[in-house]
Amino acid sequence: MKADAAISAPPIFEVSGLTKVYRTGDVEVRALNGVDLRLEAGEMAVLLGPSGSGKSTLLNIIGGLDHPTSGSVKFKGKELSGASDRELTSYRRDHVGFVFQFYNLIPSLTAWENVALITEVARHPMSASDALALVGLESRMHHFPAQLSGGEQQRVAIARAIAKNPEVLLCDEPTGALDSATGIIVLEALARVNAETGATTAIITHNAGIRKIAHRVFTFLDGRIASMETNETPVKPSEVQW
Ligand SMILES: Nc1ncnc2c1ncn2[C@@H]1O[C@H](COP(=O)(O)OP(=O)(O)OP(=O)(O)O)[C@@H](O)[C@H]1O
Repeated sequence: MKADAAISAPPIFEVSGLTKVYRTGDVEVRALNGVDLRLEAGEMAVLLGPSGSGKSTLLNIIGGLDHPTSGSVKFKGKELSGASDRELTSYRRDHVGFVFQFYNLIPSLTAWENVALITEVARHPMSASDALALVGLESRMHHFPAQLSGGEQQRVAIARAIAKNPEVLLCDEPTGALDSATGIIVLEALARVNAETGATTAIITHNAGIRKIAHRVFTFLDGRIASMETNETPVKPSEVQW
């Protein structure tokens, strides 16, 4: 080995041969059927594919919300697939931020309080104010969810997800409940978070137009990744149309 050989860091996620079979009574659904995937530190990935093709199942497994049936998931070189529920809970708490289609904010708490709930239990949080500023909501911090638009509520949910400084931000249809103009503002918030915090970001979407904002796009079909494309120069969300 050469003395100056670079020691490359492991990818954030290395997934190989991943399967997930759901059994309900006699019915078996093969949601993932041999997925291989690497996600590198700091990248933004978009996951596309028809309904039922396995996108959410994969996100839930790499986010530690579910166990695979077989195969391997490594987070920064450490195997997750055999982890106990307790280990997965601390993995999620320390490393993963989630954003879902519905915001799930606590209605009786302000935007700032919704985010501060998380910063109080996180190991290395940013302040709730900094997290809200990162998504452009510094002037809305003391509003309650009912006083905020859908897009603003989703940005609070993003601030809540990133306030613990996660290495990974997993977003399942974050613009699914929003009109396109509001969706673009939410994507701008995600792109800014990705650029400024370096959190590896994966976004599931049904809007193929969104693919252009990603560094890489993975297209799912029947529980597998059917294709992967790379964008040398991802575009700004404001230039996307859907
Ligand atoms: N808890 C579950 N129990 C049984 N089957 C499930 C469960 N969760 C998902 N499935 C099935 O697994 C398959 C993959 O579902 P998944 O939600 O991962 O797809 P998806 O690509 O995210 O779809 P969508 O775009 O509609 O959200 C589907 O056939 C679905 O019905």
